[in-house]
Amino acid sequence: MIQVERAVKTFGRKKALDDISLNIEEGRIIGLLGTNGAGKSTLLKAIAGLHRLDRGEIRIDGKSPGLAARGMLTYLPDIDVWYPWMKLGDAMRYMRDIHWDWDDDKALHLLDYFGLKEHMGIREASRGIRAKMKLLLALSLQAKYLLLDEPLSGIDPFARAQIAHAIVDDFLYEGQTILISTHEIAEIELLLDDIVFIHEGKLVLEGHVETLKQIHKMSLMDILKEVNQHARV
Ligand SMILES: Nc1ncnc2c1ncn2[C@@H]1O[C@H](COP(=O)(O)OP(=O)(O)OP(=O)(O)O)[C@@H](O)[C@H]1O
Repeated sequence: MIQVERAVKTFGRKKALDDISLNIEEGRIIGLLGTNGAGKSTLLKAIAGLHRLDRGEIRIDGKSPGLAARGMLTYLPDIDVWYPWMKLGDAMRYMRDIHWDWDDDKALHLLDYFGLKEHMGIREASRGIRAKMKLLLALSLQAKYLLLDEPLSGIDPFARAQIAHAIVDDFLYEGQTILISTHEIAEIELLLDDIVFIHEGKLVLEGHVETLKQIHKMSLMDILKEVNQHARV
């Protein structure tokens, strides 16, 4: 389980995380939602051990983020930091060399599924193709917790839903947990077990998607629009 307790992270005078507490249960697919600048990436980075909190605590199966939790987590950043000078095949071999949990069969399956080729250069690839390359590299690891920061961004709308479904239906390991930040709510809504909605660093809504829809008697998108409007007042 990932436990976030009273997390505060500031950049200058900006509170990117403002006293956020939440628990992420194992085997769930959780949508991390919110408007631009809400704090989604900051939260993912803090869980991945790339940001140190000013206050509060994060525990991943009882361990602190960073070295202690390495191996349990895969973090896919929203920007390209994936070895741009390499060919995709080189990056795959490099990942296999440095990660004990690299899964060759899965990597080849994803290569085929995404229509990618090992000889493709990462730097030369279009944004959407690079997004698929990043996903291939991240999903080929068997880490228990997958933190995906806007993985569908840049991928054309025709492929987005298909890829989102593939991530969950075909490429997830039993019991794997995904925390996925996205603005493409419509495309991934059906995949999500739970949502966490943050606004200006504060947690404003969390819960099980189906339960929220039953309680509010409206679509997830309409619930989020309403919550967002209230949060802005
Ligand atoms: N390294 C940084 N230095 C200064 N400010 C930062 C830094 N990282 C994030 N911020 C600020 O913290 C706030 C939250 O940013 P964050 O990137 O977490 O939002 P987000 O929800 O991921 O946004 P988006 O949907 O636009 O990607 C923003 O106001 C942002 O400008």
